[in-house]
Amino acid sequence: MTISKSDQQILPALAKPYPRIAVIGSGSWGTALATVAKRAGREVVIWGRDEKTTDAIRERGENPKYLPGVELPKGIDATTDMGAALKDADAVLVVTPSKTLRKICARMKPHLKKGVPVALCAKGIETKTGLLLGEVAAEELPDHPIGALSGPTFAKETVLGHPTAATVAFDFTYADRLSPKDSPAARLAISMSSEFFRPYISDDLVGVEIGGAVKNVIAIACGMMSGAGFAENTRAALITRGMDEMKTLAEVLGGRRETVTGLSGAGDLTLTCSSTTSRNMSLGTQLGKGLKREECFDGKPVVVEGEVNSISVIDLAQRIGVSLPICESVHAVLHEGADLTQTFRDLWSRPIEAEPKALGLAFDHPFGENA
Ligand SMILES: NC(=O)C1=CN([C@@H]2O[C@H](COP(=O)(O)OP(=O)(O)OC[C@H]3O[C@@H](n4cnc5c(N)ncnc54)[C@H](O)[C@@H]3O)[C@@H](O)[C@H]2O)C=CC1
Ligand SMILES: O=C(CO)COP(=O)(O)O
Repeated sequence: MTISKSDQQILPALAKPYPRIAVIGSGSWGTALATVAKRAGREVVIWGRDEKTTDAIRERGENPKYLPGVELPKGIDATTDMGAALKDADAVLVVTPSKTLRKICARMKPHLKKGVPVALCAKGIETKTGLLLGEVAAEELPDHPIGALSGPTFAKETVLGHPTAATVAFDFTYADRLSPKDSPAARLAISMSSEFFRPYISDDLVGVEIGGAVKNVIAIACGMMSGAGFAENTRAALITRGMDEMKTLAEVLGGRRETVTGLSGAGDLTLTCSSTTSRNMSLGTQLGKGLKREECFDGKPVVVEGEVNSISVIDLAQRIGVSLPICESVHAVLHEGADLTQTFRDLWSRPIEAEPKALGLAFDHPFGENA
């Protein structure tokens, strides 16, 4: 169906892109998102704490530390000066690891123009407080719309221009509902859109954030079982039941089922549980093969968000009284010294349940602890 000329005049005008995007964090994902924004036609500046890296990005269009051998678009500015990075920013992407968020927000605050939207691109939940990253940022930056950008997005593939999709979520204010095209979610989505990167707009920040945190833990579980010699049936079962755990947590916290089955949930779960390009899947695989934690990644420091996410996800689940058996199993192996093989054997012989839970059926497993 072609839209007639006259109809085109009544189509809502496109959301207005943010002219200048600041990216906080010059690691693999920060560099990838800066590339996405540059390719979409934005002015882009990256802040990083490592001068060698910011110099390389600005002067040579490369990030040899985090994305070696990958060419970046020319014209991405980069600095170690937070004030310079944020001075004229119209929108900010925060892409340092989840555990750094509170301090990074506090460091950003003095330099941010009031009302500038901040999208969190790390995946996790704050340990000790159990706050979602959006809640942490809202505490530290009360004068700014807070959102998230999350989905099935390996950094290197994104920079190489493989078509990639992700969700951009901000809570919608009443004004946003009256004029969605002026909402931060719509404006940031259009700001990042190109033939290579396809954002989807969401108003379900909770659902998006829970998806990003839980998928990391399930990916470690998938890696553990794959590393221990189990095959695709097992991985498919973990992905499916892991999505149920993601849905359980998201819905209790006010997130939506459609978000869990979208890019930031099922999409990212599928990607991260299917490839050792995922650091979470890779860690699980190495542990499943019998390596000690300190032997993994040849002892190099690597960001594996699922390790800390498994603590915060389980802590949160216990506070609100929900059971997440796969996440609990990962926590037991990573943080309680439990034997990997026995833990997953116990997982498999828990009481027989119904799918859907609503059937309310459960009875002892013939090989379970009560057998
Ligand atoms: N790498 C990927 O494919 C993707 C990563 N993410 C998420 O992005 C977040 C960042 O991870 P990556 O960029 O992958 O890690 P990375 O290890 O590639 O980069 C981390 C960056 O954060 C900086 N950093 C670490 N601690 C800091 C601190 N205390 N203060 C200031 N800067 C600090 C490092 O210097 C580095 O520039 C994680 O939450 C991850 O889950 C999300 C989607 C894709
Ligand atoms: O979140 C990611 C892809 O969407 C990156 O996964 P890892 O953190 O497991 O490497």
